[in-house]
Amino acid sequence: MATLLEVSGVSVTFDGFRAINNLSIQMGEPELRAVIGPNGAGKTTFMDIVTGKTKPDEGRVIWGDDNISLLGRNESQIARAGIGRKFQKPTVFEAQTVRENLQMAVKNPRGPFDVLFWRKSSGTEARILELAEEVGLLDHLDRPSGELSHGQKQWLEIGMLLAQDPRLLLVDEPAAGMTPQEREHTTDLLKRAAQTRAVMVVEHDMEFVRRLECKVTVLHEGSVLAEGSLDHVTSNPQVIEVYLGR
Ligand SMILES: Nc1ncnc2c1ncn2[C@@H]1O[C@H](COP(=O)(O)OP(=O)(O)OP(=O)(O)O)[C@@H](O)[C@H]1O
Repeated sequence: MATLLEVSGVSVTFDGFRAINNLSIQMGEPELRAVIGPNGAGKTTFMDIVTGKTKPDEGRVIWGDDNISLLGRNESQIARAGIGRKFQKPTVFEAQTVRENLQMAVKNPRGPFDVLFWRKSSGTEARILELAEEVGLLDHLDRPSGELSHGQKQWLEIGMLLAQDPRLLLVDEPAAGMTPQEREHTTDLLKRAAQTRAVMVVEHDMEFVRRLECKVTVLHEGSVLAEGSLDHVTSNPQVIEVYLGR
């Protein structure tokens, strides 16, 4: 497994408060990783750093085969480099059908410049069907997205991100608000997506994390507190004290 993302020695201070403190995390490709930790541990800020929304005060963020630094790049350049982000709330176009939403995502790969060079091709419909199948919405292609359940909207948005073929997909609390069946489908979907790319999932639901069957990174006060299998990190006394025991 080659290293795709290397965050090392990164710190961020907001108004004198050190939200990220000498944080180092590596992601391989392909890899599925869960990130857990108490409220305020720095999970969102970490994703903000990787996607270019927040610039760290110090440290390095190195990406891809050519070891480029992401620090000098803006959010859209980073998205074009192959980093997709799924926020907690689904943001699909509710008045458009599932097919139309996927169509827009397929036609709009990664950034504004790619659109200029996009050509309509018979490959588009095939790709839409492939994506709909991948996220389990093949039977819902012609429904307005606003009619979908919360879980289905989340899957549609994941499908729209997959349409852009990211090398790293960051997913923020996918299980929130989902039924048990939707959660199960979501774990399958993320595990499948992570067979060919890096997928990092921030999640509080430990049962969901267990089903992901992947390496887990525990953040606390802006640093890595523990890392390894879920059984390994959940038996760590410090993890129990700051997170699980609450
Ligand atoms: N823009 C900001 N200005 C000031 N403080 C901030 C800012 N963004 C985050 N923080 C602080 O940095 C710390 C880390 O926040 P962050 O949102 O990254 O944690 P988190 O692990 O994602 O928490 P949660 O699980 O609640 O989403 C918190 O104490 C938060 O209040």
